[in-house]
Amino acid sequence: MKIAALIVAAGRGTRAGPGAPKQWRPLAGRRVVDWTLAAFDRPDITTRALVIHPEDRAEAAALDVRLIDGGKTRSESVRRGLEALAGDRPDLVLIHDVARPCVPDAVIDAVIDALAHAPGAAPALPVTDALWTGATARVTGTRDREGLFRAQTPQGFHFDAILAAHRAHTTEAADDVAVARAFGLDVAITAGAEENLKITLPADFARAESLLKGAAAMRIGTGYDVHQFCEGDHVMLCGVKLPHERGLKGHSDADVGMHALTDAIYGALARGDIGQHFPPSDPQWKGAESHIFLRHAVDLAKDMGFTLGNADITLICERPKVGPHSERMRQALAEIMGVGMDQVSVKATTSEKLGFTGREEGIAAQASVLLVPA
Ligand SMILES: Nc1ccn([C@@H]2O[C@H](COP(=O)(O)OP(=O)(O)OP(=O)(O)O)[C@@H](O)[C@H]2O)c(=O)n1
Ligand SMILES: C[C@](O)(CO)[C@H](O)COP(=O)(O)O
Repeated sequence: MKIAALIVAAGRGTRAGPGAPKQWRPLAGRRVVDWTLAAFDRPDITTRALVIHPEDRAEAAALDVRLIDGGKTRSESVRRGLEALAGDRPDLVLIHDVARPCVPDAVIDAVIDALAHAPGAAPALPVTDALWTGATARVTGTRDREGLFRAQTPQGFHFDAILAAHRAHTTEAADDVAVARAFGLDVAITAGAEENLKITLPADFARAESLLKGAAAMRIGTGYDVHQFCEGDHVMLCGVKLPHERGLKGHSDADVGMHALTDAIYGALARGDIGQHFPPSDPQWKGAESHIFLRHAVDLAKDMGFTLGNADITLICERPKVGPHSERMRQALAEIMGVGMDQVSVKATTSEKLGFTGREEGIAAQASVLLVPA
């Protein structure tokens, strides 16, 4: 099965305000066009073709895709793109606006799947707001929203059918679904997505940027720590003091769970580990309470523009039993980090009496965290 992605990018983006046409403008560290082409860089898509304005050849020169000159209208650009693809005729073609750089994989998947049962398929969202007519900033009437959809792209078609439809269509059309329907083709509606917005007005750049950065800017980290048992009458675990017949040995209060969590945050930030920030050789940290370390990691995350998404800590020991205290531990950690308890999980496991934790020589802890843009 040969599937071509035909990205139309020959528009001038007049509504997007002054500057270069919107497809060549920067967005979250790349250009709009680069994000859009990347969305169609998938193993099931065999050809990616970009329809450009003849004046934009320099901007497009370094792109590793087929380039085709567009026309004066969107329809003309699409038709030129289809004619260019006809030489190496694909089975299906997905026609997409370059101005929709945040298109999710699931939207593309749904269109391809629907083409198994219909000659055309396109994503859309049902209209959920009330609809009015208006003139000179006054409401002049209302319209029934029932059965109305907001059209998106990619609009997918059996290649021969849409090529014939475009060849037969001589006037401008809102989109390829209009061209297909005018030719008598049946078009299935598939699930669209709010994030599949079209950059049209200047403010749309910021919306697209935050969507793209949101996904790209999440960071995960893992932490692992071990402390050996020693003489003592309690242990500190995740900020909670538990009476026990032994203590945990360490330069600080040896809160192994909090150390693993702190290291997971440093790890997510790629900012070393707890030993680098609080060297055991430094006497000022002798006996220190571990919330100082955790708070430092959380503040560093904040300085770097991140906040905790969630954290998951596992304590590995035969004893003391952690289960009855895990809620207090979640609460203590959430308070130190300034987040909700539902963002923090503390659980425990034994090692079935195997290894050093099984022999009760010490306690191990591991933690995973997700940091998200603040
Ligand atoms: N002659 C044209 C006109 C539009 N398009 C493409 O069709 C899509 C339609 O989106 P739209 O927001 O209308 O783009 P522009 O025409 O660039 O924007 P504007 O109407 O604001 O000038 C865009 O990917 C645009 O590049 C095209 O390939 N050829
Ligand atoms: C094809 C389209 O993206 C469907 O929503 C849209 O019709 C093209 O852009 P325009 O703003 O209508 O010109």
